Amino acid sequence: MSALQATYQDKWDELADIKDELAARDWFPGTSGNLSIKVSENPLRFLVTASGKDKRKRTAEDFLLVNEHSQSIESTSLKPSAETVLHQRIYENTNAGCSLHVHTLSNNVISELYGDQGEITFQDQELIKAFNIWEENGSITVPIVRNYAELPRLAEAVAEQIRPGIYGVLIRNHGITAWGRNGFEAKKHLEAFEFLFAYHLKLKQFTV
Ligand SMILES: CSC[C@@H](O)[C@@H](O)C(=O)COP(=O)(O)O
Ligand SMILES: [Zn+2]
Repeated sequence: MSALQATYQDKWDELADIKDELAARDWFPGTSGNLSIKVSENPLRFLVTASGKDKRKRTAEDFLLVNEHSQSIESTSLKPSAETVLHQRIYENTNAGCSLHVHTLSNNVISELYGDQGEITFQDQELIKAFNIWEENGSITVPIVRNYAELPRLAEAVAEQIRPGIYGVLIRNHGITAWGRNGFEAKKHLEAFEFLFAYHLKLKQFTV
């Protein structure tokens, strides 16, 4: 292990554990999804998943360290996730310490059903307390952006939606990127969003 690697081993292990838990939920179909965790703030350094891997597998080549331009800063043949720039923009625009991107059936269907509206809001749901919302009439909104093929443009579209009270952005027919101050909170937010999406779709089956 290099001296540099020793400085981020704890973060590596934390992200690897989160990856295993999301994999157990089957949230990485077809090698989709990417995860990152912040290692330092100034200058920005974060670990991000290597591109194109089967994220269900736990290996020594799962993550690499990138800089504030989403470029690898270690000598490696691994490529950072194609969507690293989205993680970069989230770290630039929020107090996030961890950012998680997954493609699920529920988040894709919700993004298509409400894509023209540009957002979906949930209210009267106990689980919005996962976002630290405790008022009786509190609500949580998830913006929905177009799935721009050009990744810097997509990252810009996501960044444009970031404001206080936003903890995740849906990309239409693609997936969700959710974040939190640390790995625990990012996973809590992602799980809560996915529960709300699945609940909404289930309820729709029983109502006209
Ligand atoms: C294999 S489809 C998914 C990709 O196009 C992409 O959206 C994705 O989430 C994973 O890309 P990756 O480069 O492995 O991080
Ligand atoms: Zn994706």
